[in-house]
Amino acid sequence: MTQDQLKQAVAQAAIDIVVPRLDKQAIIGVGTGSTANFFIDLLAEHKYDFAGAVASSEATAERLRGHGIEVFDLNSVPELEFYVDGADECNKHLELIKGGGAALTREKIVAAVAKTFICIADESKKVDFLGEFPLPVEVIPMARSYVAREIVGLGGDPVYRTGVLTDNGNVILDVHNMQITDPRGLEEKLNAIVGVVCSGLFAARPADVLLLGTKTGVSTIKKTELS
Ligand SMILES: O=C(CO)[C@H](O)[C@H](O)COP(=O)(O)O
Repeated sequence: MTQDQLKQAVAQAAIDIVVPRLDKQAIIGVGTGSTANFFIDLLAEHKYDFAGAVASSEATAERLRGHGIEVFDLNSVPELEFYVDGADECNKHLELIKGGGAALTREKIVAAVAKTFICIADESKKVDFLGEFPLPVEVIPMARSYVAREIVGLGGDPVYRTGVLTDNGNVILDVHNMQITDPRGLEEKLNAIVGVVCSGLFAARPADVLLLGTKTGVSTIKKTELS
């Protein structure tokens, strides 16, 4: 199977979990990236079965609207049953690195609100230790150099993602060469740096369910089943 076929398979597996649990009032949180796009395209086939979606990026909002799915402001939504999104890396504790598409802050906000965060990923994303994929950190533009120096102090090599502004008008530093043995601790340290808006580490709020596309099928890993 190609990587796209694996992404399509996990997107379908997420549809199979989510759609039977939706009612006409339901609003669903939707992530950003190529795997999330497969999910959006499949979700569109069920658009009359639920009220609409909260998008984690302008790109996702545009794709949802293109399918005729209503996009809601998160502030007008009291609760979200599900958030479905991809990841750049995931470990066995369902902790993630996200933000390859620069949408990490809105993704983390929507994930925080959702009761169940379903992560959909092909098997190339599964790692023993997070950090081979450069960790994205969203930063207020004027704090870029200061934050970069602080990150060097934590042992990382930050690289400014030139030409990229997030949907929130901020810049991204991609942190290379960190083998992240304590994701939660590092997330806390990064959050404490003045000028950091958000890091792409999802450890304080990991996924609840990981649907991992493998050559032999989609495997389902639930956080509640982990020791
Ligand atoms: O975090 C993200 C965007 O900010 C994406 O979920 C992540 O980059 C994975 O993308 P893809 O599904 O295209 O591999």
